[in-house]
Amino acid sequence: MDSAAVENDLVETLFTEKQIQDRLGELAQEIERDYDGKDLVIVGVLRGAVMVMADLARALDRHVEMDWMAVSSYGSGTKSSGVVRILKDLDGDITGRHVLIVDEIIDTGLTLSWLTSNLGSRGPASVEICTLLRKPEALQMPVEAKYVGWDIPNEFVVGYGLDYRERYRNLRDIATLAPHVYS
Ligand SMILES: O=P(O)(O)OC[C@H]1O[C@H](OP(=O)(O)OP(=O)(O)O)[C@H](O)[C@@H]1O
Ligand SMILES: Nc1nc2[nH]cnc2c(=O)[nH]1
Repeated sequence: MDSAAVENDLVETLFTEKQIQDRLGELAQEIERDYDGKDLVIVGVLRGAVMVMADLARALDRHVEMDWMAVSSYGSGTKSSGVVRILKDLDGDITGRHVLIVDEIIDTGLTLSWLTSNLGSRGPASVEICTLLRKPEALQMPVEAKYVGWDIPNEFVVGYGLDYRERYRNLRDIATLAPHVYS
């Protein structure tokens, strides 16, 4: 990646790699406490949640099963399409199990509101959400996230799994994207 070119596309770093790892460590401790003695499966929402799943799972000092779903709601732009489709379903059965959905961002809330009710209909012991970022001003659907890294302003962000047209996902920090990139 041409790092000078990437820097020109970014406005401001919101969270550094270190801040992200520290916050995930705190969330992992809360999760360990809350699920002490319970069977837990964490479900990552592909593709953006790959980084947060990998780092959160390794911050957890306990056994945890990792499963994945892929859903589509954004197409290739910066606006939700309003329709959620399953592109890849879970591999495992979650009946009677404690499920923690892990994602990197709640924006309109459409994806996780839909996913929570979809997984909730499969007879799990519980379904909760862990998200690294949340945009309270953008929320259009009711979504209760039990674990939230940070609330952020209603701006399009990239890095640490978050892409714009499949770029910037591999940035280590999270930053706001310059409007000239997508306007
Ligand atoms: O609250 P919402 O408005 O529904 O937005 C949140 C969703 O958007 C992102 O995924 P995206 O659709 O960009 O797919 P990706 O993870 O493959 O990049 C993110 O991972 C969430 O799942
Ligand atoms: N990259 C990126 N993807 C998103 N999906 C929903 N909100 C966002 C956002 O702010 N940035």
